[in-house]
Amino acid sequence: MSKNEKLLHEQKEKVAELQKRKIIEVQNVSMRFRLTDDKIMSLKEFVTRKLSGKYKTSEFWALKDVSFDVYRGEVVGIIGHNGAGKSTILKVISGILKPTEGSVTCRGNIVPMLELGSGFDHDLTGRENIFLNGAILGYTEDFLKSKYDEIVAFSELGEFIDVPIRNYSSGMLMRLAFSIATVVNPQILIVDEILAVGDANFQKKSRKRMLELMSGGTTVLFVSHSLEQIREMCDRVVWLEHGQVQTVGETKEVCDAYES
Ligand SMILES: Nc1ncnc2c1ncn2[C@@H]1O[C@H](COP(=O)(O)OP(=O)(O)OP(=O)(O)O)[C@@H](O)[C@H]1O
Repeated sequence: MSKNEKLLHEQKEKVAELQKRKIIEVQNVSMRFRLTDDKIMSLKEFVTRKLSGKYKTSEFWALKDVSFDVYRGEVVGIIGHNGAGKSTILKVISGILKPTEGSVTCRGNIVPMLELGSGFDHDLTGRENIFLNGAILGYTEDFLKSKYDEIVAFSELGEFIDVPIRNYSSGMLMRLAFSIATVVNPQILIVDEILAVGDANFQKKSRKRMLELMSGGTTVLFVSHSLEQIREMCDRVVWLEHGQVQTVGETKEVCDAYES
């Protein structure tokens, strides 16, 4: 084999290796939202306006042609200014939003921690919600029973666990939701500003739990406004601006460019 052939062979092996490690593939994703100019008061008014051509919508592209890959075991941060499309791309990857164009391929089970507690029923107690929310996340009843004490201990809710959650503060709700969501080591964890949950003590604890998940091989994709956090925790960074990818690269390189 000549030197060139050897190099080519090595390159091909590297590409094949990377392909094998690819766990999330975001391909040319665009997301369009339709915005209405008027506040519609009733269905009758809506139908009347629609028929008379007075019902106007404008469109807004929150994401435009976004592509990037995430590899198994990586921690990837998403940064960008307000309205850049960070939360929208996480929702598209989690399957909460269907992209207008493009596709997302995920090779692993995803636990999205986006709208924490969205599966809660406020008339039920914390205990009942552990089983309800856990089932929504795909955990079996037996599994939840075996993890129940751990979830309650981590949430620090104590005897409040048997009180209907409508009496909880938002911090208490978040603590419960975070404890349920992180009770297993998911293959892919998708997190939107989670580390801002609860008081300083709980933030420290949740950061530790996240670090444990990361070191346990979980692939993590997370949005944060704190560059300090991104620098500390991420292997690579995707920088979004006005719905488009500005840069994807090594954490230091991208964060330095963003800050300058
Ligand atoms: N359901 C929706 N309908 C209409 N517009 C939306 C919707 N969701 C998001 N947008 C718009 O899409 C753009 C991107 O929103 P997104 O929440 O993804 O930004 P972000 O980068 O997470 O911002 P922030 O840092 O402020 O949280 C914003 O201009 C937002 O107003």
